Amino acid sequence: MPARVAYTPDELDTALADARAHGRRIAFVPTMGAIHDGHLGLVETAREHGDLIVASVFVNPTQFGPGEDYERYPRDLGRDVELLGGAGVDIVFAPDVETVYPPGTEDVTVDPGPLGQVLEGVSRPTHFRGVLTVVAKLFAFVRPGAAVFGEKDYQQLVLVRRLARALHTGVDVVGRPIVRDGDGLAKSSRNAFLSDAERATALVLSRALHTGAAARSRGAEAVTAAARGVLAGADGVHLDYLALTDAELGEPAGGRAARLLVAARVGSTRLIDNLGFDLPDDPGTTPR
Ligand SMILES: Nc1ncnc2c1ncn2[C@@H]1O[C@H](COP(=O)(O)OP(=O)(O)OP(=O)(O)O)[C@@H](O)[C@H]1O
Ligand SMILES: CC(C)(CO)[C@@H](O)C(=O)[O-]
Ligand code: BAL
Repeated sequence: MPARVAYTPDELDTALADARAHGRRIAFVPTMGAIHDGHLGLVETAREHGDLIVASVFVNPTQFGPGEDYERYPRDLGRDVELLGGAGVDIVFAPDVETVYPPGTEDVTVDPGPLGQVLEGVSRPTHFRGVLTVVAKLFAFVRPGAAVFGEKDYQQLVLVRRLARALHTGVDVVGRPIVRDGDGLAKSSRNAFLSDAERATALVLSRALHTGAAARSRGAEAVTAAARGVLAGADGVHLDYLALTDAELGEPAGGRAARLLVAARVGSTRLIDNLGFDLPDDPGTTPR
């Protein structure tokens, strides 16, 4: 069934009136469009968490820093609506910038706190302020029971969970594991910017994560050393960061869930990836 498109909050309220009146649970999938199988994975997960699925398509200007790719970010709403509808989305919400950011309110934002300044936040210092601000606004427009975010943007997922708790949104934030191509590359809208040669080079990211995870029985330091070893041998990859954390992005510890996160530039395209695994209980290991 084709998805219904709502361009304004009023159109969205009209489209949702019946569902809200009957207490149907709305599952929400926020996106920036350029829909690919990673997003469709979020829709699949959303089906398990609601009776009606709303997806948003909004390229949020405030999460892009100066010189980033806001202008060249791929946009094709017709194609997005078709793909999302085909996957089971009932309503696509596609507001314009002035609706989301009413003139004169631009300085009202959500501060992500110190966790917004590490990892991605080092090279994108204003990114998570923009993300949390727009997610708070989208939650207010849609008023979902659940919202699904990809683990590919792992730091974003952790921060959105905190946002939902801190602002008492009542939204269950659900994480969806990373959808990958057969050769391991995490699906991403930005993969479209890679040449064939760069795409082949980019496979080193997931290879490094798996090599790191395979060293986990030797402790946290061995994990990062093994992953770094793989990345160090790769031509054309400019590493931004490689970090091992616990599931909440704090210090990793033996006997607990860990996340190995990587960001790197391949050519002019910045890619991120991560992998979760348990660190065995090993009190002798120094984290990172
Ligand atoms: N491969 C993937 N697996 C799981 N979730 C994904 C994947 N790719 C994107 N997502 C999720 O889709 C949602 C929308 O992401 P977005 O529209 O920014 O797409 P994107 O492909 O991550 O774009 P980009 O890589 O250019 O940032 C986010 O919650 C993101 O984590
Ligand atoms: C959550 C989000 C839709 C906010 O613009 C964006 O950061 C994304 O697509 O991951
Ligand atoms: N998926 C996160 C969007 C961004 O990189 O701006």
